[in-house]
Amino acid sequence: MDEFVTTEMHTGGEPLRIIEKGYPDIHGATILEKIQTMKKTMEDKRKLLMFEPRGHYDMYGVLLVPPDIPSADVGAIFMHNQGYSTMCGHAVLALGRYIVDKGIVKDPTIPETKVNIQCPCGLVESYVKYDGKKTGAVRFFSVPAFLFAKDISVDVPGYGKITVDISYGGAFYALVALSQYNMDRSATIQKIRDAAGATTDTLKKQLKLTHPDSEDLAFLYGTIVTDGKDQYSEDVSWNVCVFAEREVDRSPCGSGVTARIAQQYTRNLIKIGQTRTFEGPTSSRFTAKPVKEVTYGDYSAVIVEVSGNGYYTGTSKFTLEADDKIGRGFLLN
Ligand SMILES: O=C(O)[C@H]1NCC[C@@H]1O
Repeated sequence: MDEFVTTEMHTGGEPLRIIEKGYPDIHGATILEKIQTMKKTMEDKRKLLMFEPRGHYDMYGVLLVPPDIPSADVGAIFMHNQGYSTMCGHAVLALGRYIVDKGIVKDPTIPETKVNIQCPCGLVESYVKYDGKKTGAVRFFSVPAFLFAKDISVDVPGYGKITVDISYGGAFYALVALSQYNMDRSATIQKIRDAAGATTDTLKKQLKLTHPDSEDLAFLYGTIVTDGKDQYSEDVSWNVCVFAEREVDRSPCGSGVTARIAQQYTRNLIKIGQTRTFEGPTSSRFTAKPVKEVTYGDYSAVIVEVSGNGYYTGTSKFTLEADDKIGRGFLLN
């Protein structure tokens, strides 16, 4: 196995391992085809970098690949404890800085530099604060986000009947108020992880999702447990996103707050231009606002602008010895 070199960042506490060396060129004409190639032939590399002893249960990573949309500066393939995701807002908030700092975008402009990142769900336009020396906060415009279904009743084993909305913010999420599980903010992360995970598992068995562009984008990525404060106000709204194989997002979740704004906009709870602040389990915050109504397939959708900060935490070089069986990646949960 090759040597792997990474730059490590986090956004609101959520890790982002940016893989710079160790993967070959990925076969596929589109990002979604490249993901299929990785699923078939490169799972060992994902496990090596995401799982223990080099990662952990809640690890998150990204591989930059050549984009297939001409206006994109880079393509991004996101990975986690279960596989590959269609969108990652926290990664875009960190990657914006990384792409400018690495000189991948030539001639950066002050006070903001535009970076176009092709995500599996589509092109995400981001703007990186730049003062000529240092990069800072990043904002991005989501792909069209829409409320897929509302008030779905589901009987979750161990939790009873609850009502959920399904919303798309580059990935599909079930949105559930914490009170539906008879919990309040004193609930432990483990309890929230279990309840949200059981909800995702149950819904996956019962619900057929469709996406206007591709079947590869039509799957339930996770459940976001919220404080139920969906009506616009200047108050902070709290949520925890549990995605993939019950992985807990430390940040407020960029695609998740996009999905929440799409839900709120479609339910007439927020207007174009109104900004909300969302807080994740580490108390880190993103802001998000609906900026433009658009039509997307059969959906009335909205473009959402999300803002936040990513930070560098270091660089890593990883190796694997030929006779190391355990070191290929494992998870203890
Ligand atoms: O911010 C986000 O959108 C991502 N964070 C982890 C789960 C999502 O992909």
